[in-house]
Amino acid sequence: MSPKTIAIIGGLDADLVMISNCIPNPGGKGANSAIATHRTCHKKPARDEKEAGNQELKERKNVDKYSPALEKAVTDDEYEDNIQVKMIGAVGDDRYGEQFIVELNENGVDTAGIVVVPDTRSSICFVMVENHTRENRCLFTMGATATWKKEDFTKPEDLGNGMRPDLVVAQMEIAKDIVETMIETAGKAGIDFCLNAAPATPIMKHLYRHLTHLLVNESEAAIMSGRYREEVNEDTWEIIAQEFLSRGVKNVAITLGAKGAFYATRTESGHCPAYDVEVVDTTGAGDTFTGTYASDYLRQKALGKWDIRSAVVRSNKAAAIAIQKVGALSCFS
Ligand SMILES: OC[C@H]1O[C@H](O)[C@H](O)[C@@H]1O
Repeated sequence: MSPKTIAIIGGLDADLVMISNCIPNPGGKGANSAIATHRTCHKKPARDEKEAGNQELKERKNVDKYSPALEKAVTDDEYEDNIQVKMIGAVGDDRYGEQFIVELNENGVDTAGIVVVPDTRSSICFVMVENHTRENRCLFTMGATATWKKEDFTKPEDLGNGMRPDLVVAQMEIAKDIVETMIETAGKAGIDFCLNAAPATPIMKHLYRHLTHLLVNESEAAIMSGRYREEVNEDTWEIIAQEFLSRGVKNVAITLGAKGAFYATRTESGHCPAYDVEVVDTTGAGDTFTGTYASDYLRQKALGKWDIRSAVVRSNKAAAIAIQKVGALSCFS
């Protein structure tokens, strides 16, 4: 496989998880997706590789962040894809910012595209997990991420920190017009774009045709399709997915929590049930799904094929691992 690159452009938030001891954990949809992407297309990085260019890691020599759980969950084969995962984002010049660089580097993600913004705080997210359902809600304050401008993403190379990526993965934790600019730039350059519309805000209709993949949960599907949440159910998954396809999206996946996921392309659609596991914390499940789906897409594309159902099944498996521990990134440690 010739070298491929996936650029993840998204938020890096320090999560204050309230049901735990309130120890801030690195999170953010961008960072979570980037780590999931890397973990699902690479073996554990060699120690030397992990330490290269990362001084902080040398002080943490005895820490091994990797468990085989996710790897076992997402593949039955030995695998090592030639896919580089780049994180494009902004952090403040605070300890959270430093933590992000360390955490992402430890997990094999290229952090050269993360800007440390002087005199600015990293973005903070308060994650509330309901004890009974283990569903989560996020209260997000824009810090360094708010310094991004549309002008930062007008050229194809802007989407990959100086090089044209093969796939862009983005979420919506930044201003909508910036996400729209990224989509337009990628679309005009013929770069595959995977939008995980979370948290959802409707985008301009003419941009949907530039989306190779649209990944949404049921609430996000409601917002993006102009419906009430109650209108999204088993009877309407197909109708809503078809609406997105008719706007020009090539592949749609609607994640359904305990019900699994629904997928649709112009030629096929179907439902994949969820894995039956004990749910501890749903935070980061969507990001894990997104990262796994992204790596699977690029791996399959390199082999000249695309089977959306197998990508969704694999992503469901990875998400099932993610929800069995507290914290957005804890499934990776
Ligand atoms: O999707 C989960 C993530 O959303 C918010 O961005 C939090 O930072 C959390 O890590």
